Amino acid sequence: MPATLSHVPASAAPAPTVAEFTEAESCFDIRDLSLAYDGKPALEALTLRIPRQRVTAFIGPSGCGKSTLLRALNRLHDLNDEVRREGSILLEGQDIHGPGVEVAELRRRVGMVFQTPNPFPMSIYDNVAFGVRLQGVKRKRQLDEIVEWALDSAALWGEVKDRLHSSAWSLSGGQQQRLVIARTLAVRPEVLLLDEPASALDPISTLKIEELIRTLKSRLTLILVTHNMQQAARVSDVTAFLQAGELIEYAATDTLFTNPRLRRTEDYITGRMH
Ligand SMILES: Nc1ncnc2c1ncn2[C@@H]1O[C@H](COP(=O)(O)OP(=O)(O)OP(=O)(O)O)[C@@H](O)[C@H]1O
Repeated sequence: MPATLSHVPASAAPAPTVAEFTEAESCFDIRDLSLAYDGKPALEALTLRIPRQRVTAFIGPSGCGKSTLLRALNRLHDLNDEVRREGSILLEGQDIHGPGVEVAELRRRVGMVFQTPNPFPMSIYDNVAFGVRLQGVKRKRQLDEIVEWALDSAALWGEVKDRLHSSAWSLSGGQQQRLVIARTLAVRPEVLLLDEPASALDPISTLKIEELIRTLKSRLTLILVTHNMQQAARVSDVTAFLQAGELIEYAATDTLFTNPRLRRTEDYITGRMH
């Protein structure tokens, strides 16, 4: 990351979103999305397309709306009566708030991993099998195959294959987070939303999660909220910089970190603004 980027203008013309993807390349198409909590705006008319089978990072100062945007993508705000939304979110061309959409199915397609690992109070095996059983899979051999596949996909199989029936809580924090990822993968999502998935983990576990994110993009779309600029630069292909609920700059990660268009972006990524 360069120390100074003095060529960056203090302000620039509007239309900051320069990462442009066609509908065919996009998984999510977010159109004019505004969201307010109890009348207080948290997102202001965001329009962006999120590319399929890439890692997109949402970065920005605390309170800028990163998690709010992430949660909107699988309708986690539905239970909050104080949330008001305008605009639309299309997933593979279909409005996620459309009449025919079942929220449970949307959340299967768009899985979510939170900051603190949250394995269920049951065995490693049962954690991974949980959602698959809910889908009606009962045959032991089929469940065994899915559990192995999901744990392997989450780079955890080798560490737990001899203790599948131990409590999930006997795992380290980093292992628990990979277990939660395995549990999410088991139901074959198309998108994985990751809300600061490594911020509670030690550096080695963090690197494992980052490596996993890079591996998984060959088969699904990943969207990552992170406060860690190095992490965003290491793992993401595209980065959206938000400030006070607005999308300020959206570009290929290499471009955004080495040649941002706006001084505000530069100030944030170089640590001059928190
Ligand atoms: N459940 C809620 N009820 C009311 N206001 C909320 C709620 N969740 C978030 N907010 C407000 O919405 C704004 C955006 O919050 P959000 O958590 O999305 O930001 P963020 O960028 O993810 O922050 P951080 O990096 O600190 O996690 C903030 O002003 C926050 O106080």
